[in-house]
Amino acid sequence: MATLDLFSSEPAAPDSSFHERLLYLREELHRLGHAYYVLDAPLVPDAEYDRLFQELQELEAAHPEWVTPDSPTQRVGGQVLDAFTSVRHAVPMLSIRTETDTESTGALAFDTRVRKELELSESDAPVEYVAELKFDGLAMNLRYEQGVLVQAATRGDGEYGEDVTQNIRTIGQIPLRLPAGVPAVLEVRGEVYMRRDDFEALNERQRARIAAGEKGEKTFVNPRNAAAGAVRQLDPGIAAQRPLSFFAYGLGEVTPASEGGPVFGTHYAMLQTLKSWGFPVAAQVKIARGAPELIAYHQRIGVGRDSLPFDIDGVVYKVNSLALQQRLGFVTREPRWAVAHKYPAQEQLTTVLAIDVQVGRTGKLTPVAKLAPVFVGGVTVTNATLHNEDEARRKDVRVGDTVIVRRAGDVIPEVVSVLLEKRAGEAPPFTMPRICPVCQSAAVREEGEADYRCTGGLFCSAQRKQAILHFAQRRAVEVEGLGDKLVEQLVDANVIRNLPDLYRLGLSALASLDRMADKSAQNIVDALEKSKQTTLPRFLFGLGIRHVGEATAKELARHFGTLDAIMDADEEALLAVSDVGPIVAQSIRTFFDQAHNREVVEQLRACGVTWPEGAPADAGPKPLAGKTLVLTGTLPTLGRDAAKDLIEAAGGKVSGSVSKKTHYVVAGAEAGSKLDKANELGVPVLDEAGLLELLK
Ligand SMILES: NC(=O)c1ccc[n+]([C@@H]2O[C@H](COP(=O)([O-])OP(=O)(O)OC[C@H]3O[C@@H](n4cnc5c(N)ncnc54)[C@H](O)[C@@H]3O)[C@@H](O)[C@H]2O)c1
Ligand SMILES: [Zn+2]
Repeated sequence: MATLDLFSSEPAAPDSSFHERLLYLREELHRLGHAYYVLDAPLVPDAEYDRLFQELQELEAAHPEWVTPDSPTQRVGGQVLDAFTSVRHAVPMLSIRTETDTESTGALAFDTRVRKELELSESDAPVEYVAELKFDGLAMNLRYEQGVLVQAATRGDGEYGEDVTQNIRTIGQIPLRLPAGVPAVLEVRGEVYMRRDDFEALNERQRARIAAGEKGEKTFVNPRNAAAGAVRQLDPGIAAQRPLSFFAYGLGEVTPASEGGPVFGTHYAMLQTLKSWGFPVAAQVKIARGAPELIAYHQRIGVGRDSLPFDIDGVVYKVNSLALQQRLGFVTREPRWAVAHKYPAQEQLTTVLAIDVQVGRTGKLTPVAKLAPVFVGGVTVTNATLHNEDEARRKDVRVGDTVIVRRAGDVIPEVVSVLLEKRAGEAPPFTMPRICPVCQSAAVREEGEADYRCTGGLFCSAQRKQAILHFAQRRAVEVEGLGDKLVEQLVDANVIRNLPDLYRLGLSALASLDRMADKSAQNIVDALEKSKQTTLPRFLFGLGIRHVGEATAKELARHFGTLDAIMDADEEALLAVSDVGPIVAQSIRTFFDQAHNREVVEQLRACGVTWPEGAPADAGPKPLAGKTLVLTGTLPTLGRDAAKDLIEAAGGKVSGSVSKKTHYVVAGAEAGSKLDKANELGVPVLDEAGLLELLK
């Protein structure tokens, strides 16, 4: 096969080469589709794939005589892996037509097509649609017979999917048994996906495994890919460790009304019913009338996209009336009554201009790729993290490389992978410097750690800057207006050498800085004054003790009541705090064992930083310390809240879903799927008496 350059726009081809281009595109889309759908290992970002796909669609539209049934434009991507049993879908699982433009025309074009198909005139009322999120995961068909989950299958090629029931059973959000009264046969369709926080945590664990030398481990390029890999995992034990979630959005085969099945008038009513049967349905589902309301929905969801806990790549519009859906019907691979309206891609290609090493608050050295500016996830990105030496080496990112950059949500942009076939230069592999690039102190990587750290401590101006910014941030003591530019100036000019110096800043010192107006200087002085009245959790978090995040700081404050009690607690006493394990306890101890840290605390207090101190939380026995319990069903005497309070007072945690990490499930009358799950995973099940016994 000719090695054509995919990513440069070539000059317009002469007529005769259109067909050649078309053949090439088909071949290439086939290759990329195989990597994506079959191997769960995409070779290029979706945006690149979509671009080629669209080019092929356009060529085929201009030359309908060239369209063949095996063209990627005519088929649903995907194929059944030999390792799985193949399942024939009773109702085919289709794709959805995509509108990629970010303007309003996507919704308008769809509405116009629908109205035309339905032969509506301008005087007719607007068409009623349902607008939904387009989750970036993989489609799943869940088959229930007599209310029991009997099979879960992937979309595959739309006609045949893969039987992945074992793996799907490990997803807590998918009911294994439905309430009485559901149709005898019920296929629910929806998306299996991985939340962003679950994805980050999974990759964090994978990185630690790789750093610890475990063979065959890898990180995942994005949540969709991680979810697909988990679902199509041959070992259900491993699948169970990959936290997946689910949203329902449709139906497959259902007992027909003539045999006692349900009658739904609208898609919306159907979704509400699925919800009442225990399926997760996204809260963002909305009825929208006509194109203007679709456009408004697209814009509104687009604005909030980053703050969703999971990835979406667009929204989906569906005609609400099921009778109208029937009338509209299907074209080859997609229904006419639905369309996907996409958002700017969260992965793009760009080139690496340089690799810098940045120094963080705790001295951590992070390699950062400097990129040719690229518009990704709705912003222009010029830096992307490479995490650490092992990651940078494993991905083998080099200056001059073409790379896939990902930016999703508030997560810092990262380099996902290198397109090796595009490497031209002779740049050497990246190596981590053995000295801190800022203060020239030795940088060391401790046994079992993934990161190099600068040993310069507060002599290192990079660490000083980060420590001050951390202390001053909104979630810590909050010094409004003290941003990174100003801190940089103050530290570089040696006006501030430690945290207490902040509170010794005079108006004149501030006003003498470059580009600082008197008014702004006064604002900073006021903000510093205001920040002195704080709370113990904020202060504790602001100190920047390794492993002490906001939640841990809150727990410590609640447990001990005063800072002095925390500073004097030994490791054993610290371990009694829920959320505090040996590593955290040791880190807190080490921090307060250093005289200079205590000195900083004393000086901050002397400067007037204060907070209300409380009494320590009840220090009674904690029989459930470190244990996670799940409550289900109705207990004979204890209410749900009362049971929860008792468990928490005994040091235990109450969780909403059963997993391998659950220590006990407390089950009362009418316990549902959580009880099944406990039995399946072998989690001990208690009744109320058993719980009370544990609490003694
Ligand atoms: N990177 C690559 O190399 C590569 C290769 C092949 C395909 N792809 C990507 O795969 C996608 C195209 O594949 P496709 O045909 O599966 O289409 P699609 O994934 O864009 O759309 C159809 C799918 O949307 C999902 N979906 C999410 N929310 C939904 C909702 N609310 N209602 C209904 N369905 C919903 C379903 O899983 C359904 O199967 C594109 O995004 C393309 O970029 C990428
Ligand atoms: Zn340093």
